[in-house]
Amino acid sequence: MATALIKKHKYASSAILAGSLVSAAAAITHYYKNSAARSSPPLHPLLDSGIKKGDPKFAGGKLRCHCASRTVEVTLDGNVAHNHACGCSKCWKPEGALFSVVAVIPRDQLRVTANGDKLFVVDDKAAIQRHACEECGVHMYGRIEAEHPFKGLDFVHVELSEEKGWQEPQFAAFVSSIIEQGFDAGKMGDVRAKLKSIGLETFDSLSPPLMDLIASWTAEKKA
Ligand SMILES: N[C@@H](CCC(=O)N[C@@H](CS)C(=O)NCC(=O)O)C(=O)O
Ligand SMILES: [Zn+2]
Ligand SMILES: [Zn+2]
Repeated sequence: MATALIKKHKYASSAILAGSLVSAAAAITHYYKNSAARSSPPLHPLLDSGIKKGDPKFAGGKLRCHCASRTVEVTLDGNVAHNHACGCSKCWKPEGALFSVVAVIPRDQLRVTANGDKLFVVDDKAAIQRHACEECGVHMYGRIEAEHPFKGLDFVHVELSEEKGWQEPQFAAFVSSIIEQGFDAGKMGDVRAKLKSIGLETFDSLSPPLMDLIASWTAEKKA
């Protein structure tokens, strides 16, 4: 069923299943071709020229996919939380970026407000069901349906919004995962140094408070 669904989509080849792998590969090629970029790896457009602080009073806005017509629109009725850079292979990244920038919002504050028929689930086996546009490949939101410490929170990319004021990225997660996508392990020093220079602590999992939250949930479940 899932495979049949995927086949009918223009963008859904094996490339979309590994959509972020494709953009990571583009980022890596750029990194090696451009000698000036060698000590300044292309992290993400929201990170590369320094982080702009969000507005704590910001009340939300709209996310739009990259399609020029029949654009998928998602409305968020509040600001996001735990915004962070993620180097994992599953989170959507814009072309040329090594990292995704991803945040959470309670699922009752997220509504698909236009062209939701273009959305499909990228990997129905993953904990986070990422709903992507079949035409442009952009991930509009990720939702957890299974029992999970983060169930009830949806995952979103605020760069898809024109509004300003979204919470700024707080830390960098799954940094070493970019190596799994082909990035040279020997250049990780440059990546970690650049993340630190813009004020992001780097982790190879989630941040300690989020890891503690996951572990507490697991301990409670065991008990
Ligand atoms: N090293 C792995 C890490 C994947 C991973 O565990 N990603 C985290 C951060 S987004 C996660 O919670 N994944 C759950 C999911 O993708 O459903 C990769 O890069 O693919
Ligand atoms: Zn689209
Ligand atoms: Zn991720």
